[in-house]
Amino acid sequence: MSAPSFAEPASEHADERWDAVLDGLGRCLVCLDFDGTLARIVDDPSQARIHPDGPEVLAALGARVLGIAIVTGRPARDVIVLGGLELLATRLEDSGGWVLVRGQYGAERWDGETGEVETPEAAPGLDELRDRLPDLLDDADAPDARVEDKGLAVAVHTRSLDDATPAAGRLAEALAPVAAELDLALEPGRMVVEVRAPGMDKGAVVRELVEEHRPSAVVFVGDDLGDLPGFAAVEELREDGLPGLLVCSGSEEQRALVEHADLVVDGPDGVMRLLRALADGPRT
Ligand SMILES: O=P(O)(O)OC[C@H]1O[C@H](O[C@H]2O[C@H](CO)[C@@H](O)[C@H](O)[C@H]2O)[C@H](O)[C@@H](O)[C@@H]1O
Repeated sequence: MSAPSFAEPASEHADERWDAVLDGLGRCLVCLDFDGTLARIVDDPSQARIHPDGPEVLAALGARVLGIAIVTGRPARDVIVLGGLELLATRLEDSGGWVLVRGQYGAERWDGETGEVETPEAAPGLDELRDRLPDLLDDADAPDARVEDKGLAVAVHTRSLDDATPAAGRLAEALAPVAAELDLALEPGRMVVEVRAPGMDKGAVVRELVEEHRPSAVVFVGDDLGDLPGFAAVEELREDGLPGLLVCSGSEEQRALVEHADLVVDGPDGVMRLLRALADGPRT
């Protein structure tokens, strides 16, 4: 078989990696980013929703694979609501499938079985960052940037500003030294700069999940810089012999994942087609 024709191959190994995933589909771990991957990008983060096809596609896929992990920069609770994941978990009960969330770049955990979110303590430096934020936004000439306080992180969004891209650059410059001073990490993304606790990323999540669930293959789908550690983890696992498929949810805004991807699809619409193709794959 070969990878579906609507997905643009970005690696010479795309077809063989697609086949390897299909061969081991029943024990495949599927790791999915949320914004820009399962949900279309919108100006106001609170208005993002899972793609209209998402609930059906994830229910079909979840019944065919080992499990689905939503690995996101969002707080776990937000993604559970925006993604309709409690309902998905219930739908998967009969088929023996499961869905879990690792929120805030892996710091938070939720699984559909317990329904509980585990959240660690926030990094101590965040309170001081919050106090200094209005001045920092002024310094970056972005006083109207949208602030999303996620408890464990503060994200500053520029998408609705007239100079969204340069403003994000100015904000990154203004926030970087303060983050370093407060022992916090800077996490740049699509028209957003976040400040959060260091020490966890999507790559660590992938490695933990593989250690815990022992899949026979892993798929990672993402669209933004925060997904690069997840891609790198799959590349390392492949070197250790675990089949892996990397899919970029393509956009004009962020091309950094393309050079690491096996397949590039057309944003969340393309992701839905690809996940549907996996769910419809041959039954072995
Ligand atoms: O890891 P993800 O699931 O992709 O989350 C990353 C960040 O996504 C959100 O911001 C992005 O989506 C917004 C809604 O479409 C958009 O307005 C913004 O420009 C994007 O950067 C979210 O608001 C952040 O908290 C996530 O960390």
